[in-house]
Amino acid sequence: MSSDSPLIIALDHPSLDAALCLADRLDPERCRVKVGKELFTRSGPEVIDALHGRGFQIFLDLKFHDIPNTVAGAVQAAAEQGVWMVNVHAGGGRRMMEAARERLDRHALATRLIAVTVLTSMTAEDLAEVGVAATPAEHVERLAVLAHRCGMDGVVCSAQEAARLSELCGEHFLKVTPGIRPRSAEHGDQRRVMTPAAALAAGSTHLVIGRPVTQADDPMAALTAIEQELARG
Ligand SMILES: O=C(O)c1cc(=O)[nH]c(=O)n1[C@@H]1O[C@H](COP(=O)(O)O)[C@@H](O)[C@H]1O
Repeated sequence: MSSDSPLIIALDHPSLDAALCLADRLDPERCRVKVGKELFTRSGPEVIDALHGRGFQIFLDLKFHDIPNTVAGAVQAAAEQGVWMVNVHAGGGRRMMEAARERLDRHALATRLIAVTVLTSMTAEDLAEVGVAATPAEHVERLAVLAHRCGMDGVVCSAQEAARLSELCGEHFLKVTPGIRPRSAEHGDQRRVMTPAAALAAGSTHLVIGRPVTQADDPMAALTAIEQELARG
């Protein structure tokens, strides 16, 4: 099954059962799902099979960041499980991203390969503390242009940077944007945030949404409200 929806729901749950409980309330024609570090570390590849069995396309968000050979092998392992999308950290550099791209191409694996630029939880102060003098917007641009040149299918960035990246890397270069917050939702640890409709208008191709849906009293109602906001533009 495949979905044309731009919505990717982050199943940041502490157990396989809890994740599947939510997945069973979602419609695979209305969203994709994201499996991240906590859920995958607890459940292993079993969660991938269980979600595929329910018809979901999966973004496996393990943010690989290691030497080129290690990342290429990890990306291949993810793709061979049939996931729709996988990510690496752009900060791993040119040779790492090129090795990952080459490995997927060599094995004719069609999984989308994207690179994380600057985490949406980070501000200019956070970057300065780790030795990056650029603003988040400047650093995202630098990493996205490098990722584009290395053959990535797109990047993870905040929606605040999406419009500029469309100019630099083209509309078809995927802009997968977490830090999505409906107007009344709490920001939590996210810093570079945008509402769903504003993010789509800015050029995000996919919206990653976790807590505003998964922690809602009625997750389906929260998802439907977001769909309605997007439909209104
Ligand atoms: O790669 C990601 O998915 C990611 C990158 C990033 O810069 N920021 C970010 O929040 N994420 C993920 O997106 C999801 C956002 O969840 P909420 O903040 O609950 O909506 C989490 O699963 C994060 O791990």
